[in-house]
Amino acid sequence: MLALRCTVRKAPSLLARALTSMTNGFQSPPDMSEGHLPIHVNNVRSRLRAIVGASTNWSDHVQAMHERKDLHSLLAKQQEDLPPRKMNDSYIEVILPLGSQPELREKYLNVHNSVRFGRILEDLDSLGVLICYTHTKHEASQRSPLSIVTALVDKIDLCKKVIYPDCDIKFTGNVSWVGKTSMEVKMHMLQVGLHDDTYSPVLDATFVMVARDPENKRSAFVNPLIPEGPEEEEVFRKGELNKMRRVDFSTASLLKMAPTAEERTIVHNIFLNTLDTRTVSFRSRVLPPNSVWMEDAKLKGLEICHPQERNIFNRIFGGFLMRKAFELGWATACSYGGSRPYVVAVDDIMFQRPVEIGSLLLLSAQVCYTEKNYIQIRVHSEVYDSDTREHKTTNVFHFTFMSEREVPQIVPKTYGESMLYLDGKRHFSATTKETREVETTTAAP
Ligand SMILES: CCCCCCCCCC(=O)SCCNC(=O)CCNC(=O)[C@H](O)C(C)(C)COP(=O)(O)OP(=O)(O)OC[C@H]1O[C@@H](n2cnc3c(N)ncnc32)[C@H](O)[C@@H]1OP(=O)(O)O
Repeated sequence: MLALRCTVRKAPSLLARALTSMTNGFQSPPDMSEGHLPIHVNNVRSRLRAIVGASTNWSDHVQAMHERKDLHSLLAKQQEDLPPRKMNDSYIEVILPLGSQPELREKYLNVHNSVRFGRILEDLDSLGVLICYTHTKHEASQRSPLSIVTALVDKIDLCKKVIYPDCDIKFTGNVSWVGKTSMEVKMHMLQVGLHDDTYSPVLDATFVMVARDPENKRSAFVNPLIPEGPEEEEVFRKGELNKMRRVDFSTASLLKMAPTAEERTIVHNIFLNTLDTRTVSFRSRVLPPNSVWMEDAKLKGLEICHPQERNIFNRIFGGFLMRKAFELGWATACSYGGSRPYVVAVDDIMFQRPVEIGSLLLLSAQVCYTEKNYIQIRVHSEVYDSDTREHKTTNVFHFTFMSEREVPQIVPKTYGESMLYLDGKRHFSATTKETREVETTTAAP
């Protein structure tokens, strides 16, 4: 259970608060007099269910979705019809009291006596959605006409050496940028130390959520966001830049465009480095010392998508997909590097299409780039329709791990693998330098 503190008060500055938490630890206790209402994580999910009118029993889900059709009339015809919101309006604090409520620990504990990062991904996803519902709160109705789904995990940067399984954790977050139907959410995770009560930062996360109509069929307008003061204007401007950066990154995708001249040289040098000098042949390839062919560095998994893992819209919960992909990615990094890997960054997890209940979900994790003791992993997930025998991609996940020791170099053999390598290199370079300088974290699955 997480305990959640939800605030509607006017905080002096969200950025200042975030900065304080990132530099000095989150020191100010929640101000109960100004509207902080602590609740538990079970209540986060039950609150989400209440907001959309989701069924608690699978047998009622058709009826529950049917009832949501009536909410169509509450949708705004244009964004301008919705009242603007401030960043403070969606600010939420969540406490995961691992220290004070030992009964919570088992769910979060891994074999290395630290916190399962996959569980944190689930909590961030639920929190991100609740933040967006708080931003778009419909004053006239308890039920929201919006179906808010996770479109993208833009970035998660870890900056903490240790995530303790027995110390309280706090999540904070708010909507940081708004488009017409999409919202960027920034969240922070902090943890108290073993020997003091101050919170210090663990990670920063940026998600993009998209609002859809009550039946989750079409996009729907969300309340505009008005930044207050220069700090919030800067946060908002960064949100705008993030959107442009994502468009640029997608335009330059190796699935659409040829690699740059520099990248072509990298690929050709790898090719030359694998030629058999004894035979004058393009075909004879020899693995260089301390290297692994890319085709030998993958793991696959299968999930049957049971109703238990459904979200409030009766599709598979995005956090569950992330946890499963992360754990397969971690296992791949573990078997590749031969020692315990630590996650240092997650970026660009795109939720391309929803996963239906009952789907067969095929996960495929691949080491696609290595550098010193870093391992870049790509996890591809697709649903398989046994009737039509069709495969459809649902998600692509990118995880950066750091191993305890230097790892062998990954070597692509085919052109397709070379593109995977370059894509992995691009994602690796996109993770911040500061993140990569972090010596170690204990965020394991
Ligand atoms: C009960 C316990 C559980 C409680 C947990 C509750 C949490 C629930 C959260 C979830 O679990 S959601 C499940 C995981 N996510 C999904 O299944 C989403 C799957 N993907 C989709 O359904 C569509 O791809 C998506 C709705 C995200 C986008 O559809 P479209 O590409 O048709 O969208 P469209 O072109 O209409 O664009 C709509 C907006 O989305 C934006 N957008 C679309 N794809 C994006 C992307 N990849 N990154 C950033 N923004 C994106 C786009 O820019 C635009 O923003 P603006 O209107 O503000 O300009």
